[in-house]
This record gives sequence, C-alpha cells and structure tokens, in this order.
Amino acid sequence: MQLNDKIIWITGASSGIGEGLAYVLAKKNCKLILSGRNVFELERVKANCNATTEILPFDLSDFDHAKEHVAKAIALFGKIDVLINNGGISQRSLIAETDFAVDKKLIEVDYLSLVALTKALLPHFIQKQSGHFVAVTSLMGKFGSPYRSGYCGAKHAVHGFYDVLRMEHQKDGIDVTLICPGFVQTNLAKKSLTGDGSLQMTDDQATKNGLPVPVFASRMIKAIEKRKFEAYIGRKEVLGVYLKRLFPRLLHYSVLRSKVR
Ligand SMILES: NC(=O)c1ccc[n+]([C@@H]2O[C@H](COP(=O)([O-])OP(=O)(O)OC[C@H]3O[C@@H](n4cnc5c(N)ncnc54)[C@H](O)[C@@H]3O)[C@@H](O)[C@H]2O)c1
Repeated sequence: MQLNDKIIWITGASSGIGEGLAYVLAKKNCKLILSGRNVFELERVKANCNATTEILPFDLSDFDHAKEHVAKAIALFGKIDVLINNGGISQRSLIAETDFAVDKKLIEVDYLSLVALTKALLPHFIQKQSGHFVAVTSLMGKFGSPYRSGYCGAKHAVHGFYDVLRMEHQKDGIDVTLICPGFVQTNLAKKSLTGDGSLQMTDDQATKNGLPVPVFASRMIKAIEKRKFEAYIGRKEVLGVYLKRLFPRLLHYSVLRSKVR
C-alpha cells in the first residue's frame, strides 16, 4: 500500500520524527493533519509542507476530549486513512529517585493518550472497513534500560494494546504497525523528564550519534507501506531485540556494561 494521496494524521508533529514524517509525506501528496501543543511550531512545519496541510493543536494528556479531537480531525478532510501516534516524552532518572507523579505523566502521555485517540477513531475505521493505526513506540518497548523505567513501562504497554487491536480488527480491514526507533537525532533526550519532573535539558551522546531524522522518517514510511506488524529502526542497538528474545541474560549484562544513560 503506497501512502501517496492518503489522509494522514500525525501527533507530535511540531518537532523531531513527527516533523520529519510530515515533510516526506507532503512530497507524496498526502493530505496532512498535524497535531501538537505549540501552534507557532505547527504553523512553521505546515508552511514547509504542501497546500493540503492543516493543524489541529491539543495536549495529548487531554484524553477526556479525545472524541472531540477525532471529530475535528475527520471534519478537516472528510475522513482519515492513517493515524500516526507519534507524540511522546522520555525519561532519565533512576526508579529510586523518581516521583510517582513522573511515572503517572509518562503513562498518560506515552500510553493512555494513544489508547484514547485510537478508541475514539476506531468506529470511523470500522465504518469504512479500512484504516491504519501506526504507533511510534521504541526499542524500549521491547527491552529495558536503566533511567527509563516509566518510559519503558509505557512503551511496553503500547505493544500489548496494539497487538490485541490488530487481532480484534483485522477482519475490519484495519492495519496496525508498531514502529520501534533506536536512537534518532531529535530533542527527545533534552526534553526527558528527570526524577522531580523537570526537564533534563542536555543531550545524550547516544541520541547525538543516532539516525538523522530524514533517514529515519523514510525508513519508517517504507515500513508503514509494507504494513509491517513491527519495525525496528536504528543502528546496532536494534540487536537488543534479538538478544532479549534469544539470550535475555546476555542482554541484561550488555546493557549494564554499555552504561548508556
Ligand atoms: N529520538 C529518539 O531517539 C527516539 C527513540 C525511541 C522512540 N522515540 C519516540 O519517537 C516519538 C517522537 O519523539 P522525537 O524523538 O521526535 O522527540 P520530540 O521531542 O522532537 O517529539 C515529541 C513530540 O511530542 C510532543 N508532545 C510531547 N508531549 C505532548 C503532549 N502532552 N501533548 C502534545 N504533544 C506532546 C512534543 O511537543 C514533540 O513535538 C516519541 O514517541 C518517542 O518516544 C524517539
């Protein structure tokens, strides 16, 4: 399935991966709906896309109004073909030093907001007997790494939810793709939550050495077009998925030795 000319809704579209996806999809003549919190940044991204790009600002943690956000998104072009649940926040703090409020925020933004939007959009996909849910999780949704307990928990939960969604609604022509990035050169690390909920503000070396956003975005779009169930996109860190599956104890000690923060 080519994404050309499709109507695609992207969350977290004001920066990083979401922004990069918007530019590649705009070149494919897609009609785009860009969501995020920062209207100024969304307008900036929109100005760099094609003429059929709209913005729909809202906070992902406002999931009590998910049905209203979905109704507005459908009204923009009359239907939606693909929802890319991309927006999210990360974490850099040890479990023993992390306030419970931080765990709650991570589960709300990185898991519950995706569930809320997906459930609100599902009746539309069932009614038209087609649609594609894409969730940007992480390799941290497949295995753990220190300093990211709440983030890993939320991203693992995303996998559980969407695996079930795929099983329950394949009969309705609905596809589900889970995208697991390794390290990608965005500001995610800088905006990561520390133990008291404040932002880390500094970059990680691993993120700086990650895939450039345009490279990542192109590979992600290919995975969506192939209707992959799951795609692991990164450099050598992707091996962690296979180590976890085959040699979990080896992965455990490799992650500890790598001292990735
Ligand atoms: N960059 C990486 O190395 C990496 C690795 C694994 C997974 N990911 C995932 O990729 C996705 C995109 O992240 P990114 O790397 O582009 O970082 P980013 O910080 O540039 O993008 C995240 C986007 O989500 C938005 N967002 C965060 N909280 C929000 C809220 N409450 N309401 C609305 N929007 C909100 C941010 O404003 C931002 O636009 C995230 O889900 C992240 O977990 C990134």
